[in-house]
Amino acid sequence: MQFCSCFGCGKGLDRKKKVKTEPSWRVFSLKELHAATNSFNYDNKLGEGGFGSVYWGQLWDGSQIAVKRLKAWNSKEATEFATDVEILARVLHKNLLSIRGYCVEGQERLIVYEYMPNLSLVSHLHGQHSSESLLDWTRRMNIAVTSAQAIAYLHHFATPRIIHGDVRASNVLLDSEFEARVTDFGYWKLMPDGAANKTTKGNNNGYLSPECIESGVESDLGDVYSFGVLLLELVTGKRPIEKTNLTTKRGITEWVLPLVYERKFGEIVDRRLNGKYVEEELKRVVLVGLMCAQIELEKRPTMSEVVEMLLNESKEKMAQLEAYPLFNGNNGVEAVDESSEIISEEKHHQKQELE
Ligand SMILES: Nc1ncnc2c1ncn2[C@@H]1O[C@H](COP(=O)(O)OP(=O)(O)OP(=O)(O)O)[C@@H](O)[C@H]1O
Repeated sequence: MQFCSCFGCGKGLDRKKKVKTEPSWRVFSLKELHAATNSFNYDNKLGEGGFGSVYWGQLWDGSQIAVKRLKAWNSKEATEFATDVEILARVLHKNLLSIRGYCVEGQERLIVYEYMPNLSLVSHLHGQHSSESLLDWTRRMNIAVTSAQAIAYLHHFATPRIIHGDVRASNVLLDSEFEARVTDFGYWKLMPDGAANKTTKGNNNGYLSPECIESGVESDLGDVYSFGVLLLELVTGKRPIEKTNLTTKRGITEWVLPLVYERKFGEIVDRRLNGKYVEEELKRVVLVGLMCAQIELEKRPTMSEVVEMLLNESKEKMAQLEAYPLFNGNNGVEAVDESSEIISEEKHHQKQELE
């Protein structure tokens, strides 16, 4: 008897017969997840977000998992939750974090993911790994392209189409090769009514588009805006919003754009790279990031166009990009986000609410 050593090559199969594919996810029991995470031990905790806490775990077969234990899920029915996770689990792309399954028992709602050994982009830019400088230029470029591809897939190719709704550095995880694995997409689907507003839209984290802050409605172009901020954060190493003094804050686009007018790209790039970067690529990422983070949503590119621009190395394309009115002094001055104004307006509203 001979076996086909090439996995998935299809030799020896009757092509007319439909190949029954196993779902890539399964239902876990609470008991199994307790065993995997040492009963959700504090030492296993990887972090905490607006939706719940995430724990590292190991299954009986030795594979590593990350278990998100959701909070405030009482109003989401078990069957509805299971259906939603199953829909999200079917969205497969090499740069999206895979869902391995879920658990619904009593009030517990848990989602089981693949474990990402290099944790999140935010931990490398501003968190526990930031001093190790593991993100060299090649890795940063790769993260820019692979995360763009993942979001473009959600917008243009997934069935159903998915708006991410929370694009930011903590939702870009990194695999063993430091490629992006975008996570937390479509969470609004899993949220009981109103909870999404509390976690993502209640505060301006610097990633939210002006129209989303105003209306609370997420859109694909809102994702594009957030992705633009993320691109700038990736190459500058700065947070989306930074304090300039005790009372004022400044959005990343406001800081970058004047330097672009003067073509001072060397002052924009993250100093931790010690000058080791490819100038043309830096320009491309910065200009694409600013195009995405424009106030006027109809001027923003789609995510497919973003991928194309990031990958296009031609001199003509770069010249076209540089000639864009936004990057030439006064023409574009009002086109990018004036986040500090938004923040002060927000503060004003908050103050009024408190009064
Ligand atoms: N699959 C995973 N592999 C490794 N680490 C993970 C994984 N999922 C999450 N984490 C870690 O857990 C932390 C918390 O994740 P979580 O998604 O709950 O919150 P967040 O993304 O920081 O915030 P929010 O959920 O409000 O957007 C992340 O920053 C990341 O470091």
